[in-house]
Amino acid sequence: MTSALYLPKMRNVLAGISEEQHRVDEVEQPKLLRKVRERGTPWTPEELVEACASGYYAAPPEIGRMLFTFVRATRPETVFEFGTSYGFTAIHIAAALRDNGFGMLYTAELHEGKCTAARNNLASAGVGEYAEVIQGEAEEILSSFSRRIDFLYLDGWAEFYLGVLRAAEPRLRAGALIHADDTAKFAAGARPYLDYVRDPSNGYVSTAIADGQGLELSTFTRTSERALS
Ligand SMILES: C[S@@+](CC[C@H](N)C(=O)[O-])C[C@H]1O[C@@H](n2cnc3c(N)ncnc32)[C@H](O)[C@@H]1O
Repeated sequence: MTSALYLPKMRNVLAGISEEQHRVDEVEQPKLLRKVRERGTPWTPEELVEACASGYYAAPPEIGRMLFTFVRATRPETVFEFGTSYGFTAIHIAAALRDNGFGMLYTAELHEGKCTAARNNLASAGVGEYAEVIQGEAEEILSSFSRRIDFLYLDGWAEFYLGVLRAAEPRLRAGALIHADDTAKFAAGARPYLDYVRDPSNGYVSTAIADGQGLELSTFTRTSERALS
C-alpha cells in the first residue's frame, strides 16, 4: 500500500502550505519577532494568537516526517496536538494514522480562521476523517478531554507548554511520547517546561535533540517482504 504521505493530493496540499508559508511568513515573521522582543509583560493566549494571526508558522518538512515516523512506529490510538495553524503537522500525523489503519488526532487551535483552513486542508489531503480540529484554548480543551493520550505534540507557544502538559497529565498513558518543538528557538519561554520534564521527581525521562545537526528517524511504510515469506 502506498503511504498516504505519497498520494498526489496529499503532496499538493503540503506543497501548497509550504509555498504560502514562505511567501507570507517572510513578511510576517520579522514583525512578530519584533513584537515579542518589545513586549515587557507576559502574553495571554488570546494576545499571542492575535499577534500571529496573519502568519503560518508551520514546522519544517523534516519535523512533519519525524511526526509521521513517530506515529507509524508507536501506533497511538489518540494523538493530541497543541497548535494546528493551517494543518501542516496535523496532516502528517493524520497520514500516519491512516497508514496505521486506526487512531485519531485531536488538534487545538484558538484562531477561528486557521481552524477552518486546517479542516479544509486535511479534507483536501484525504485524511480529514483521522483528525478533529477543536477550536479553543488548548489548556481549556484538555481540562475536559476524556480520552487517554498516547502521543502529545506541543507546537503552540513555548510559554504555554508547561500549562498544556499539566492539563494533559491526568490523561497521559504510561509510556506516552511527548514532543515539544522550538525549545531552543524560544529558549526563555520554554525554560519552565524544560525544568519540569527534566526533573525526575515529576515522572519524566527527557532529552534534548539538536535538530538541524544531522538526525534521522525512520519507519517502514510497507509490509516487509521477509515478514510475508
Ligand atoms: C507554530 S503555530 C502551529 C504550527 C502547526 N503545528 C504546523 O506546523 O503546521 C502555533 C499555533 O498555535 C496557536 N495557539 C497558540 N496558543 C494557543 C492556545 N493557547 N490555544 C490554542 N491555540 C493556540 C496559534 O494560533 C498558532 O496558529
